Amino acid sequence: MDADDLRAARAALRATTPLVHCLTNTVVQTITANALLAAGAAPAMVDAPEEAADFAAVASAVLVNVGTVHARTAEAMRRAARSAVAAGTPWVLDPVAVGGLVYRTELATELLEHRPAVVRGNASEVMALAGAGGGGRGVDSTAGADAAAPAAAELARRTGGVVAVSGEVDLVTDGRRTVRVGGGSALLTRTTGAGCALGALVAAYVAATGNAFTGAVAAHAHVALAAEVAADLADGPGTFAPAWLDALDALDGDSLARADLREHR
Ligand SMILES: Nc1ncnc2c1ncn2[C@@H]1O[C@H](COP(=O)(O)OP(=O)(O)O)[C@@H](O)[C@H]1O
Ligand SMILES: Cc1ncsc1CCOP(=O)(O)O
Repeated sequence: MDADDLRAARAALRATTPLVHCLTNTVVQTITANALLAAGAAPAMVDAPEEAADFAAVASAVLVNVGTVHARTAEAMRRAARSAVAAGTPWVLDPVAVGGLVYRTELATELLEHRPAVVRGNASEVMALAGAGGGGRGVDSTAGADAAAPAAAELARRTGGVVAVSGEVDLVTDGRRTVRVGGGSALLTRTTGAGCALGALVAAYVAATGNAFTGAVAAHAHVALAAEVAADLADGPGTFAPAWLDALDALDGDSLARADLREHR
């Protein structure tokens, strides 16, 4: 994974405008749709059980985020994941607050059977989903990404996919190799939906590149670099969010190629 892969990923996203089917939480619908549009993808929020399977079959990628899940959306998520797998559509699982709440923990564990291309969460969520403890505080992590490195690698080997852990330094692993993505801004953690929008961008990049590992790394790099630009312009969280959307839009392949990546095999 190098600068040329990042350049190619940015070009692929712009060239293909992947349609991302989002089943996500009620807090982050707008920032998720706006982040996808800013980056050059196309969002569609379709979470009725009656429609989820049909749409997952025609989308470029599917995002399942359990942040405000309830019985009806849980059924839509099951149908979307099943349909995505049948259609060969990559899908991403964001296990928001898994570990702290039994219902969503059981649902996310069940959804793993459909082998998501990428699981994307914070350290507490990934550790909990892997069965290695965790114990986040609500939707936030109580640990850095490196604390989840063994759990993430084990989970990736179990699903046959990629696991991405966010934090001050992000970590992306397929169970054999690991890339760490540095940079970014702590203002991302004071903007609701930054992590959830990151999950949607992972879905977009996986569809655009056709590669779960490359796509996950590119999405994390894009979010981090855009956050650095936005943090330089912002006065605080309120002005950071729109500046971050502007920077997601403006960031080109050469800028993405300057991401702080460290690879370990
Ligand atoms: N201390 C930090 N410094 C810089 N970036 C951070 C920091 N903590 C998290 N991030 C970034 O914020 C985004 C959301 O991560 P995080 O807050 O861990 O996700 P979640 O919202 O799922 O808990 C990621 O892009 C991550 O790299
Ligand atoms: C606040 C909140 N509550 C349930 S979902 C959600 C959004 C969490 O979004 P993020 O973790 O991306 O900030």
